[in-house]
Amino acid sequence: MLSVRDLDVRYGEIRALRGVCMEVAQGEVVTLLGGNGAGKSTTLRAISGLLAPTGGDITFEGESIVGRRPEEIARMGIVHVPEGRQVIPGLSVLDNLRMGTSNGRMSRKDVPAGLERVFAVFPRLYDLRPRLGWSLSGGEQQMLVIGRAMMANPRLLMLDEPSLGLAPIVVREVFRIIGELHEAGLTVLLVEQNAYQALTVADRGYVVETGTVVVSGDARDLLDDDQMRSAYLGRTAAGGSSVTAAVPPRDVDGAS
Ligand SMILES: Nc1ncnc2c1ncn2[C@@H]1O[C@H](COP(=O)(O)OP(=O)(O)OP(=O)(O)O)[C@@H](O)[C@H]1O
Repeated sequence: MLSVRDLDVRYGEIRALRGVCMEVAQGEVVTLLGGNGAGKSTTLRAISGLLAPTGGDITFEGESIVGRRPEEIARMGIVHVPEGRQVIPGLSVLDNLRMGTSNGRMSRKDVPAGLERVFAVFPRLYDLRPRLGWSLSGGEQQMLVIGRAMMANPRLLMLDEPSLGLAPIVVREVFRIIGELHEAGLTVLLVEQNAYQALTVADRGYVVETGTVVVSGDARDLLDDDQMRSAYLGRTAAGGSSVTAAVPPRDVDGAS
């Protein structure tokens, strides 16, 4: 469904991505792991058209999407939930959800079916629907932004660190929901620092370091791999852990 080939992205002189290659097949949950500053969010931003690559290609369902505007890419069915739970604070939960159909892919008439789909996965949002966005807890806000993305009926859902800053019990709930979306057949590209839990729900994983994919494989194999365990899963894998590999300094032009 999605193919990323030799992707290069720069922020001025900083080479944020160099030669990233990855694939996502229909119905898969694929996780992109890596430490701070590795290039995970940059990869998602390039896929959704927010950043123009300086090299390589990105194809979605066989068509190159490089150079297309973000609105056009969203209309094709790639829905990006950025890091940071961007709930619209002054709107109710219901109105936040309705906004999910305003990306040109769906229209007002699709709202009832969208709400039904969202409330089936997030019954809690049904109870919260008159509440204002700002009054929700962090976990509820995360459910709301995923729910809003679901309103657009995505073909590919890209989630950027949905577990960030949440209490462990809520983190488990977020991963349970991702597992449910997977079972329902949704294709998900999941950026996470919570490597253990991400690999538990994913089919496959890629580890990025300083803008390059350094490890990739089936999620089960990555969970069982000794090198992966010591470098990325930490000693507390059974209790859930973060990507812990040391990230060397990033190359800047002239310094590499
Ligand atoms: N707007 C920007 N301007 C300049 N450099 C940037 C910008 N955004 C990111 N970078 C740099 O690009 C590199 C990759 O950043 P990116 O945000 O993709 O990492 P990440 O893997 O998502 O990290 P994190 O988990 O901390 O969010 C980093 O070196 C970062 O400092």
